Amino acid sequence: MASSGTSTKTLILSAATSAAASAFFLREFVPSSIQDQVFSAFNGLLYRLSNQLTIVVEESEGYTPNRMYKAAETYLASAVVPSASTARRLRVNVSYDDDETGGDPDSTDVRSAAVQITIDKGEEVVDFYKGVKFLWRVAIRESNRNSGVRNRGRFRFFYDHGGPTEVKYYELTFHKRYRDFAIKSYLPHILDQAKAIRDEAKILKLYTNNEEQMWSPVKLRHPATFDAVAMDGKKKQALIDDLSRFVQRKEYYKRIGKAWKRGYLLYGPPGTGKSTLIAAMANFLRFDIYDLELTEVRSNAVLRSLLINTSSRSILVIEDIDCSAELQQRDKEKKSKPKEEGSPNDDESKVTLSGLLNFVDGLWSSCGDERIIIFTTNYKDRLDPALLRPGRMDMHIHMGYCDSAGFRVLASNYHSLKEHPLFAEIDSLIETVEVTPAEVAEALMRSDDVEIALKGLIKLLTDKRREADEAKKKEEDASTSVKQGCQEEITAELSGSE
Ligand SMILES: Nc1ncnc2c1ncn2[C@@H]1O[C@H](COP(=O)(O)OP(=O)(O)OP(=O)(O)O)[C@@H](O)[C@H]1O
Ligand SMILES: [Mg+2]
Repeated sequence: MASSGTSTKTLILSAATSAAASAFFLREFVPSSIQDQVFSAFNGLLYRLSNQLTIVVEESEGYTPNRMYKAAETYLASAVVPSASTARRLRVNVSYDDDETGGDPDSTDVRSAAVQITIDKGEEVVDFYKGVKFLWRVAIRESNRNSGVRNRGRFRFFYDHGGPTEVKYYELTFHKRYRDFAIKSYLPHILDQAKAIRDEAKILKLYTNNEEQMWSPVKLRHPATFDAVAMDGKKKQALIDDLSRFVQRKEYYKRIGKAWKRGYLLYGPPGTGKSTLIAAMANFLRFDIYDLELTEVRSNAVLRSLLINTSSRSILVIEDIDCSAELQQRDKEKKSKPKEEGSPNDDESKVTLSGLLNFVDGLWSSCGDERIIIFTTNYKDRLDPALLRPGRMDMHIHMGYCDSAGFRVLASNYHSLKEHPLFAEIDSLIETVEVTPAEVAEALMRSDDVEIALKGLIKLLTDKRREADEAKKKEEDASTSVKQGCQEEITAELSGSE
């Protein structure tokens, strides 16, 4: 009796102590072929005697992959395993789909984000969430049916070979008292974290419409971030806040029955960072970009098909809409010209900007989530007022000439420079001339030597200042000579009439 009491106590004690010890025991003393069965039986016994609860997360349920399994895999690989000290065997995987090598098997140019470290079969890792301990164990069991789903990149394969197969699963063990907390808080936390990790690691794509009137993608490698964009600080913060609010408002857009989309108009002279800002927005949101060359689109039917074939969580960009004067002209013609009897129906063949916006409203309210549309122009005043009216573009953002705050951002980007004795001279010059951030960036990039680069910029600003002064003087001279001419004419007329 006493001895059975002692053995029960031992088992309870074992259950309460880390299961890592039992895993160690199994690895050392039990043949690997039956380790899983023994571990499960052992766990079952412990479970009955202990205060622990285990949730099983299998790779797939029938033919359907289990999102929770994929999320746990991503979460553990990125957030838990790399810092876990208990696991003794780790697996490493670099996928050809995700790497930066373009599929070249010999390349070693692999981003660290593409390296996935996971725990091996039978290993365990501990994760603490809000002070609660969660133990993860990866396991494999044999299934009688050799069928299921395999994901290969974007493709999903169903297979059914007959005969037994291996089914991967995780066991998540924690104290019984945290049952609700685990289901309602910890598991959703893993789904959210996995999404954020995947978004971060995702290689963005830039799509452009080609001659075949279809989208062709390339990897978007633009490194722009909001930190690196030189623009008014308040405007930048307002834009970041607007984007952050937008992506969190799924329920709001659903409730008000509107398409979950947001429109931005970026305007300003060439070289002020409109395209750079778009790349920064894409990088911030982890959205792909669809760069639509509207003048290449043959008909409204093609436009519709292109728009349908953009994915959710993407940015549709139409650059230089002032250059699409033809498109605006078409808009005006359509409004003014009554249709002639028997004339071909132009509505279906011609693409217009307002037509595009109507499509976008109609299409995106019925399909797809989280769409952003951005128009850029060098001349806002040349745009049809209908395009600018409220509801069409939610935010108008002016990208202007470089000021001293903008210069600081660029100096930090290009030379990691926060302060320098030459800054005072640059500050006083830059506020009095029209210089674009692109021109400043180019001057700063001319030399790796900070002194030479800054002096080059001072020369550029001084030249611009002189040119502006000369132009002003010429203008003044011209108006003085006109005034003098008028004066002489008046005097001559007066003396003639005397
Ligand atoms: N505001 C800015 N912040 C940081 N870099 C900038 C900025 N503006 C311009 N640059 C630099 O100048 C280059 C050209 O800028 P960008 O193409 O973004 O200008 P743009 O406004 O789109 O010009 P365009 O009207 O001709 O299309 C960028 O690659 C970037 O290096
Ligand atoms: Mg541009």
